[in-house]
Amino acid sequence: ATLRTRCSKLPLPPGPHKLPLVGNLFDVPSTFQWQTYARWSKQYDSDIIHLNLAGTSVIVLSSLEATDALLEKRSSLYSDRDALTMVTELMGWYFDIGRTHRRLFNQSFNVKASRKYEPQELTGTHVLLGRLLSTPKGFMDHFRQMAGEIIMSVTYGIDVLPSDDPYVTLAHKANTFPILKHIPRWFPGAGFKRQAEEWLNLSRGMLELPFAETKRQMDSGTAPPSFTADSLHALNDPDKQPYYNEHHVQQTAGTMYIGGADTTVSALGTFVLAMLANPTAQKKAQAEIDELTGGRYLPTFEDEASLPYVPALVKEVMRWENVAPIAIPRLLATEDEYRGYRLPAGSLVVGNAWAILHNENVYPDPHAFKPERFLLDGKLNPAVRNPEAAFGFGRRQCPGRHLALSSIWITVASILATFDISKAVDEDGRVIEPSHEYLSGIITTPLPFKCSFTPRSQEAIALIKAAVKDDYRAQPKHK
Ligand code: HEM
Repeated sequence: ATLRTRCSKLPLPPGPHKLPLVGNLFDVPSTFQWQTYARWSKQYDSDIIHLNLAGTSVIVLSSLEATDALLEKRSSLYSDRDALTMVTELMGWYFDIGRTHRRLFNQSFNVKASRKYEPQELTGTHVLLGRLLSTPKGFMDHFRQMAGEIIMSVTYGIDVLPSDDPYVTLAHKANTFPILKHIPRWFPGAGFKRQAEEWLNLSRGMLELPFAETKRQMDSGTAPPSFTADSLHALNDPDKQPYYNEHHVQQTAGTMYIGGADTTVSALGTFVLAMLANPTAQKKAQAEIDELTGGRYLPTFEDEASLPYVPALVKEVMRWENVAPIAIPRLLATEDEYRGYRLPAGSLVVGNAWAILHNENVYPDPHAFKPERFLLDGKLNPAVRNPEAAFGFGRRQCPGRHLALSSIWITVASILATFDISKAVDEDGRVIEPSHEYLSGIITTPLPFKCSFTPRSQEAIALIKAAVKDDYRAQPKHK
């Protein structure tokens, strides 16, 4: 009580002038809010600002110092996502993952454990190269199909069909939550609720059907290794004392498609846009790969350490148009105090990852795509801050980030080894400039654009064809 009395007298963080009742509701645009937040942060010379959206208190943090202090160091106060009640109540399991799920996820997908899934990522990438060869125009669809295939294989050991797979279709439908596509104005209406019930049915299917299939395969002794099969096996191991149960496995598995599919697709779309925006970066990466492989084989995970430019390029992709500009907002359950400001109970707390990743003091010329910013004398420069904020903050930071980064790395290296990406040309030979427009939302994605994927040589074509054949024959996931 004393703390509360003391805190209550403190001022709120600075922010734009508030109107009666509606507060700043009309100041906040309905798209790309993070850019407006970043502007206010500069205007009020403060990395913590306060807004009032018709009675909902919103606190925006736009420096790592502030996100570390609150979302990391005081994470028990700031890890709640109940603010997204629509999600937790109506969709039940979606992102509503608790401590046990996170522990299970982290244990299965930390830096070391996620390496186990490299064969699936490699196969997925080679199949992607084959598709880019035959139907290059559908590159975004191919990215989506690949992301779905890798996740279903890693999570459930399920091989999906090359097209119109029922699981991928189901997941894709279930995945079009408006919460991911459009940031709601925090006041969802009745129509939204009806929609949510429909999604609930789809997401239930996504939660139950593939899980049942893995269990069926386990019963018949045909289940390949996967997150679900391995975690369930461990439950039956008398030497282990698991801290989780079958239900935790099912729910954790259920979050993976939602967490991993659209995010990976968005990052790969940004990679393609970056290659169009900075052809020199593309050439440099290709020269580095060619020097190592001599064009005789496709990149493998063992090559990562010998190719510093490609990881620098991937870091820059994650930073340049970061997939989740405000991560996922949290709810502050009890009143808190920071740097002499009062942070009211019930506030939505937003970590402005976009502002952090476009801070010109850390990343000069922040809107340009420059992999070199992460390099010094041809090596990764440890003094330049990693774009970790792309994966969120604190205890709720993305647990799939290692899997995501390695999968994006191998995809980028393999595409650059075999294809030239260039701007598309229309029938009259005129270059089509990509619009570089994004869909605004919790997850931002490039809007459809045209470009050309041209195989770099006959040898590259031969390598792709051989790899696709080998991978289908060897099926490393069934080892
Ligand atoms: C480019 C790829 C990816 C990006 C940019 C990304 C980004 C994020 C972000 C920003 C969050 C919210 C963190 C926060 O609130 O502070 C998140 C959460 C999450 N991500 Fe990812 N992610 C990616 C890939 C993946 C993959 C491949 C998986 C799973 C296989 C995954 C699973 C999850 C899960 C389960 C959560 C919720 C964690 C929790 O609520 O505690 N993500 N991700």
